[in-house]
Amino acid sequence: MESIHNGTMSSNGNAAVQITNNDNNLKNNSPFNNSIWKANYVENSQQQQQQQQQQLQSKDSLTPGGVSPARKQQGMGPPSSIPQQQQQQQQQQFSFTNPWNKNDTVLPQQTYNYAMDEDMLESFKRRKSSLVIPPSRARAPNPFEFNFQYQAFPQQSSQQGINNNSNSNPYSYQQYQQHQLYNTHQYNNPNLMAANGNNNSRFFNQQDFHRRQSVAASQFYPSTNTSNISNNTKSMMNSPNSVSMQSNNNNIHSSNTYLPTATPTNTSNNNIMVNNNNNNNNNNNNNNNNNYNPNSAITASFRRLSAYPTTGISSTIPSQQQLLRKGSILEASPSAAATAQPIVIPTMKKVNFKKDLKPIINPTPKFRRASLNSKTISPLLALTRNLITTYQLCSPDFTYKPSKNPKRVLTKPSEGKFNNGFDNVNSDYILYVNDVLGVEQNRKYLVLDILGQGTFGQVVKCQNLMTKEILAVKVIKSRSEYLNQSITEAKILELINSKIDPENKFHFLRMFDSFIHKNHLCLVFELLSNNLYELLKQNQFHGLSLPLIRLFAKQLLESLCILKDNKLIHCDLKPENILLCSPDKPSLKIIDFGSSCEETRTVYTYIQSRFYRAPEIILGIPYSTSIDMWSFGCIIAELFLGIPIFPGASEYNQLSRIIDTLGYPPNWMIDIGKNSGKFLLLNDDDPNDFKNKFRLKTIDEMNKTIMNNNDKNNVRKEEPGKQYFKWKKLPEIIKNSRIPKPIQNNPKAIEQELLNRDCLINFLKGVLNINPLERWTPQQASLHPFITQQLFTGEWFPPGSNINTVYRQHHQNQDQNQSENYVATNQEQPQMSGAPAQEQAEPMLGLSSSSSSIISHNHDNINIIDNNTQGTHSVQDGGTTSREFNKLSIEEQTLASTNL
Ligand SMILES: Nc1ncnc2c1ncn2[C@@H]1O[C@H](COP(=O)(O)OP(=O)(O)OP(=O)(O)O)[C@@H](O)[C@H]1O
Repeated sequence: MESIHNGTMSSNGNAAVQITNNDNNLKNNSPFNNSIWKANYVENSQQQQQQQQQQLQSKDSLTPGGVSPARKQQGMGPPSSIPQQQQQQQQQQFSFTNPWNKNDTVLPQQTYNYAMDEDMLESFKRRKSSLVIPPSRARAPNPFEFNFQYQAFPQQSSQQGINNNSNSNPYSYQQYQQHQLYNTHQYNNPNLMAANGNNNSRFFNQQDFHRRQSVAASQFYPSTNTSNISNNTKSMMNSPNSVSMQSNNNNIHSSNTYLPTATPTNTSNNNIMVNNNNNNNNNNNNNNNNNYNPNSAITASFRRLSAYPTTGISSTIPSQQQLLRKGSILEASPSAAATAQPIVIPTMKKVNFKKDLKPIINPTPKFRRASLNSKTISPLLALTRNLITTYQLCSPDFTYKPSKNPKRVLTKPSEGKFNNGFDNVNSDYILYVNDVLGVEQNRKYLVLDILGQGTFGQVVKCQNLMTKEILAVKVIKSRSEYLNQSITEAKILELINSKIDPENKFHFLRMFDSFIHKNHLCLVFELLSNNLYELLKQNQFHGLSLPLIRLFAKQLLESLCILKDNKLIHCDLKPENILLCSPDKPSLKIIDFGSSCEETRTVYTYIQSRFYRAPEIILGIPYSTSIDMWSFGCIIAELFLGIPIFPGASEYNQLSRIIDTLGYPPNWMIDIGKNSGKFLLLNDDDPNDFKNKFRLKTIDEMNKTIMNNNDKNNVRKEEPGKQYFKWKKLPEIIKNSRIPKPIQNNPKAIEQELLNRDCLINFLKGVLNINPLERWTPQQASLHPFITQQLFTGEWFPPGSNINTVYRQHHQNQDQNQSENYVATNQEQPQMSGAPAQEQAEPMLGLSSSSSSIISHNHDNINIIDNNTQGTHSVQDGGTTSREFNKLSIEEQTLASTNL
């Protein structure tokens, strides 16, 4: 049976706290849905506890013996059967009050049926919360303010019998006593007295008498020795002579040339020290001593009033020995003498400057909080980092166990639909914080948080319960198509980790483990940091600096070289799949091999995320590792621009953006592309113009084709794409991109930046070559001056490339040769087992150059073929169009360029 996390409150699920009661059964009734921060916490909670219990019981009755979804969602197990009467009893024992603000005390009056006046109720509430505020945590009163609320207190208390601990309110006493202290301080400070218009005659009225009571603070705190102090306290409250320095002493005021070294931080100081002046030290001492109550002095532990800071003043506070004076009545009393020790008369401090007479103003923050060692800490710390301590101070019953934290759901949607309610409608496993994945002893992973979500499943941050290592676990959807593809991902990663890059040098994600949990394949990876998309987002979609881009590009090219050498295609390179190893270092790793394949087994035709999709994939021609180089080029351009260079809203829009920026694909590609007819038409204007043999369909033509071939109600129409850049051609887009702020006023730096941009343009032209046969390989790109930082002279051709071919792209003969080459190298590839049947049956080649007539003469035919040959591989079009860079407008680009 799952443990029941009642009485547990959480603000975020990660760091929750638990208030427990000694009675275990009570745990079943505590309201963890209530926020601890709500002032009416207890009030609501007691009602809600009952309601919730009833609700859950009724829901649970629908799922006999099991845990209802409502309970599971709240991290609860099956309901326990506590008799209602017992529950109510327990609920009354359990309460929580806001300890810091008297006004926020939240127990409702109607909860208590006792006949109580306000003070009694107040003290009762505080006892209920087990909260006795020690002096060091009391609120600091304003020494210049007298609150009349306290005037009546001593009489009232004495009538009620303040020695009755159960009815006393320590907090009120404390406040009252503090006011006394301040008054005492005030009377002994002639400056303050003058300021307040006090005169001696007023000292003796009844109210002032009470206010002038100068007793050890501890006597009002029953928390230490309540039985002993009660009588003393009572007598002192009522006796006009008790410990009253002011009552018999005008000389005090002559002490204005001396100030006691003790500050008013200590009530005991006030009792004794203020009367010590040079002129009549002894007399005053005697007077005071006559009024001194030995019992109280001995039994009371002289606590400091915490209204004052505890640091830096300890030397000024007299010890208990100091307070037991020589020649006092203590000496005459044998019992007192037994414990009494000689008193050292406190030293006095000479007043040399006017500033020495300045009152010491309480520097303690108004809403301070206490830590366990009675040091004051800020409210922020008390309610965040020290929250557990704060609760412990509030209630001794409070305990905290992270394992009992409520389970915060991480998966959306979180409603169970499949797999016995474990999976949601998308076949994603419904993950909770503190779930444990895996069952084997050293392969159990505690779920901590969600890291990301993708087509194949969710990635969560986990801790290996045995090794305590923090890792990332990818929980694959339970559907077979995702499972099969993810097995391939695991196999490829295993191959890379163990054979291709055993020394972990080439920036590939490391996989540590894999297991099945509730029908879900779980892949355990090393934990990485932000992905590059998140990095750009953090940078407000402003491009990164060229040196940083270079660092990233170098590492990516190293990885791509290894992949090419091993004939592996990643097939889904994008900023989201490139992760920083740690947030503060520019080292990165490539993740997500879920779409990867061997170059000799290119089964799927619908691959790559749209923005990073190579033209050969859009056109539907066989592909190779060069599609990764295309994605790489898109990523580098995006890192520079801050937003994707080809943010296509549809495949057609993607192709049209590519054509706008880089020109038309060579004829041979269109000729053999299975999808060419979808997006392109023969250019009828001049059949002999081989250079412009094809043209992109217009939006209207696209929509007509779409309407002819699809359900008219269920079709997404093409619309003119949003223009993100003012310029269309690659060199212009790069050149006119925003100049980074730090160098905007530095002409030399701008000049250098523009030279670097020329180099980048040349680099991007090479890797974003539409023609996959001429596109640079990663090995070639690694030698470019943009990477090597060698001098860039304006032109660069990779070693071994045929310069002539670069300039003869659209020549018919060239097309013919390249088409034949391409067909030959990619023909009759073996099909991967488990691939979709239609894909296996379909030859990888589409239209040969001779079949291009089909495009011009029979569009419908082509479209039928296209419809049939759509791969069933994961659809990667979703999601990315709504990315946040959409917020950026073309105006920014315009602005940036005018800055140049
Ligand atoms: N090892 C890791 N460490 C930290 N975060 C990770 C890790 N692996 C993945 N992520 C995060 O999870 C997100 C999704 O991961 P991944 O791309 O592997 O899932 P997917 O389902 O294959 O996604 P896609 O839709 O791209 O195919 C990543 O973008 C990344 O932010």
